Amino acid sequence: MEKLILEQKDAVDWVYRGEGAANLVLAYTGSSPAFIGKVMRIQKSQRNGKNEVKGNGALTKHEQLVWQENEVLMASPNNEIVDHLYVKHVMCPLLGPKNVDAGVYLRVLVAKEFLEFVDKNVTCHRPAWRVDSSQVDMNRDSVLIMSDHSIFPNGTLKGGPCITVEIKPKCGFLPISRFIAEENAVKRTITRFKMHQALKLHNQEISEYSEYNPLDLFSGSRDRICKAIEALYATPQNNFRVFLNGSLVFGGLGSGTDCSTILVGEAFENALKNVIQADNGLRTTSFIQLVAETVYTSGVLDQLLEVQKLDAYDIEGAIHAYYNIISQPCMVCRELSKDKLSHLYTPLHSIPLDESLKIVKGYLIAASAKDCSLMISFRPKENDDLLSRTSYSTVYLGSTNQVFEYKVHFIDLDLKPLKKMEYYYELDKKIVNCYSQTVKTEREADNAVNGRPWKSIEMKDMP
Ligand SMILES: O=P(O)(O)O[C@@H]1[C@@H](OP(=O)(O)O)[C@H](OP(=O)(O)O)[C@H](O)[C@H](OP(=O)(O)O)[C@H]1OP(=O)(O)O
Ligand SMILES: Nc1ncnc2c1ncn2[C@@H]1O[C@H](COP(=O)(O)OP(=O)(O)OP(=O)(O)O)[C@@H](O)[C@H]1O
Ligand SMILES: [Zn+2]
Repeated sequence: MEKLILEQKDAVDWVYRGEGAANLVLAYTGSSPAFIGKVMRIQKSQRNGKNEVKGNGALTKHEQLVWQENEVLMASPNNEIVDHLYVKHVMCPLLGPKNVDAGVYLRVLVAKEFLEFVDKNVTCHRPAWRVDSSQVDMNRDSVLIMSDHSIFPNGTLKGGPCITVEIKPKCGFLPISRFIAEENAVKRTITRFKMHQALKLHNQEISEYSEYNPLDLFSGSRDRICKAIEALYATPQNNFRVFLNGSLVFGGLGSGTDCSTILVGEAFENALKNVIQADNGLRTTSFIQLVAETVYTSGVLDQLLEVQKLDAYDIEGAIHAYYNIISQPCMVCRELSKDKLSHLYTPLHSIPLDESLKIVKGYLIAASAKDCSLMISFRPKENDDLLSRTSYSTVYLGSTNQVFEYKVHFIDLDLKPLKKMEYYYELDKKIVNCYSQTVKTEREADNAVNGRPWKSIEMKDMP
């Protein structure tokens, strides 16, 4: 690397690309060969002072127990390096190295002024509620540099357009764990995504329901995958974005209520003009087919689904193993009636520690796999290079008779903190309760209006 110190004057070369709850991502616009085609991922701190459960340090004592087999994680001095090594040594072997980029952890001396200027420069591009809740963490002296997965490496040299779709698929299966309590049986038939929509709507985190069904996306069926992409396009929330040559052209910048959907309808059709060779009005449909066909033929979600399924006990089972690990009385068992305890959960407190560690480790790995995103980039393969060799896979779009090169990368495979287990348990309860309440209210309203038993809403997500 040519330059390992970033100072105040360098801040202008880094522009806002996007952010999630934990990180701010900047794209490089300068001329240093070391950074061309790269993005910088900077951790944020919460403005209210609490850095939630993530903290700034390395692994806690109990996390060291969970991850003891992954020795490299033990010696990590801070959670940035832990995240990087976790992707490299835990997630990458599970998902396959081809589609995972752990990034290059660069211990660049980032001057505090660099971070302050970046923070100031990007403020006007960030969703207001993200600005209110978080800022660049000024205490960082190091950053993660990654390939920019919204473009092809050296893509601009060829001059051709590159279109990238970002999908946050969320959990792609219905849990079957026997530890799911009878009153939560709805979890076995309705997706977590759908139930969570009710809570998000209630909390005004989204403005409308999404019809997206993760089971369709993960189904392995062409038609159902296409249906899922259509639904994502109709209601992108934070699950769907499109970038043209690295710039966001469709989708919000960071949440479900964010209405910064940049190009809609005709404008999106226009953006696709140099990519999809179809008449005006038909490009969006072809684009959706292209994405669906690629998800289908690449099979990339099959592996992700397997990793998500490492959550075999569900939070209702894993939470007990968590209390075994932290050697604390189980708060969940304390709340439950004696009757249920003896049947289901008491045995979980008698299993060997190794077994508890395995359960919780599986749960946390699955949590990363349920929260990651997928970036798929396409560029048309022109007639004169149709026969040329390429390191990229290709996909054929029948509706326009075009061949596209594509590449697929998972991003945001960060390690979830062990301490989040209690939060996961509480959130799970809230989601189920809110969904059940919503269904009940809708049913009553329907009965009142139509004077007949409610039955119009699809009750099952299962095919
Ligand atoms: O709990 P979920 O399913 O809502 O997922 C959270 C995401 O919410 P989503 O429902 O995708 O909008 C949430 O995304 P947003 O902030 O809503 O964009 C984060 O990805 C969060 O992870 P972390 O706290 O940054 O490690 C995610 O938390 P984890 O559950 O992955 O720890
Ligand atoms: N390597 C990359 N190349 C291109 N764009 C990226 C890359 N990494 C992240 N981004 C963009 O930045 C956004 C935020 O990144 P990321 O998802 O890693 O943040 P996060 O705070 O960890 O998210 P979450 O809230 O899901 O935990 C992504 O949604 C994506 O649009
Ligand atoms: Zn218990």
